[in-house]
Amino acid sequence: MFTVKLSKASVICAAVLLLGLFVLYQSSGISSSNDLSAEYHTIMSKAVDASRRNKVSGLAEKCQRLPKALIIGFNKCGSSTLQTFLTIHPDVVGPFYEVRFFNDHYSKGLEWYRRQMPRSTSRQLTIEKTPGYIKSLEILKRIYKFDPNIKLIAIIRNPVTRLLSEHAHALARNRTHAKTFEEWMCQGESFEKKVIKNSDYLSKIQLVYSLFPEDQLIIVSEEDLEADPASLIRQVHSFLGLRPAISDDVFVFNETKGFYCVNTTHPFFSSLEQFLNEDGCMSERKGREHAEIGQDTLLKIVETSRPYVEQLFQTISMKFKWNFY
Ligand SMILES: Nc1ncnc2c1ncn2[C@@H]1O[C@H](COP(=O)(O)OS(=O)(=O)O)[C@@H](OP(=O)(O)O)[C@H]1O
Repeated sequence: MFTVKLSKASVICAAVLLLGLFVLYQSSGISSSNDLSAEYHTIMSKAVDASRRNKVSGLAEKCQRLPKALIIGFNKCGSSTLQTFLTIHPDVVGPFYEVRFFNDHYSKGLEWYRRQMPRSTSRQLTIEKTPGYIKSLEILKRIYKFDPNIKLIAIIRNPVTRLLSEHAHALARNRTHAKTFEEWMCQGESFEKKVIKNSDYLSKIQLVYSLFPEDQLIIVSEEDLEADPASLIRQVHSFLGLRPAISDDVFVFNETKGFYCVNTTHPFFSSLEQFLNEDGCMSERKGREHAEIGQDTLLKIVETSRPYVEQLFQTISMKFKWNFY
């Protein structure tokens, strides 16, 4: 009895199904099962073609990806300009602000970090910059845990100009009431301490070397970025394993600003337009006027910082074009 009941149910189901197929057949205008299968094959082959095309050109769907390179230091050394100029390359993207994940927002988790990143294709590289990352071993250990193969970039600067830049920054932010640079140098901490804090790049670089292989860190200078951005950016792109893409005409020297800016007539400019001023230059907060500095103060800074600078050049086997050293 049971089998009879079941077969009745099957017959009803089959009839409903057939009716449905008939309605579909009528409304679709498909005249035969051969046509149906032909259409199916056309759709499928289009999808396969599209996916092949995406693979070949790297244009897979854009999504937010975690960084594969970090600018980890140093403050007031041109890190913002470096980050901005690096992203001129069509294969590089990055947020234009300091995300501060590994120092300030670590507890928010990796998913939060990923969501701070711009969308990119699978062939693009995401770079994030937070100059405070190099400041402690604890922060660097978090980076190592995140990705022991991550590429690291540090930009350093002549300690004298770095101090002048710090001072200009403090004035602009109303963080000091000191009347002169000399007065500011003795504010909050001793003159010596301030000089050492701004010239001892080596102790921080050694923190990096204690975790990562030396060839995973590139050290460049603000002076080279300022004097010839195209060459420096090409050097960093090559370190990152990117194809050469930056010709000299991407940058033009802006007499009013006194710095190289992005050439607004260059096709690459459009991708950066919203992050630069109309003239292709960095914001007014970058490239501030520096205070006059007395001869005695200058000598004192240079003498206090010299051992740190010499030790640095010796250890990294590089010498940057720094006045007074
Ligand atoms: N092309 C170009 N345009 C503008 N500014 C340039 C450029 N190249 C290097 N610089 C120097 O960058 C200095 C600011 O450094 P940072 O961006 O690292 O500062 S910050 O720590 O993020 O506040 C900033 O320091 P100040 O001159 O003291 O403002 C600039 O000298």
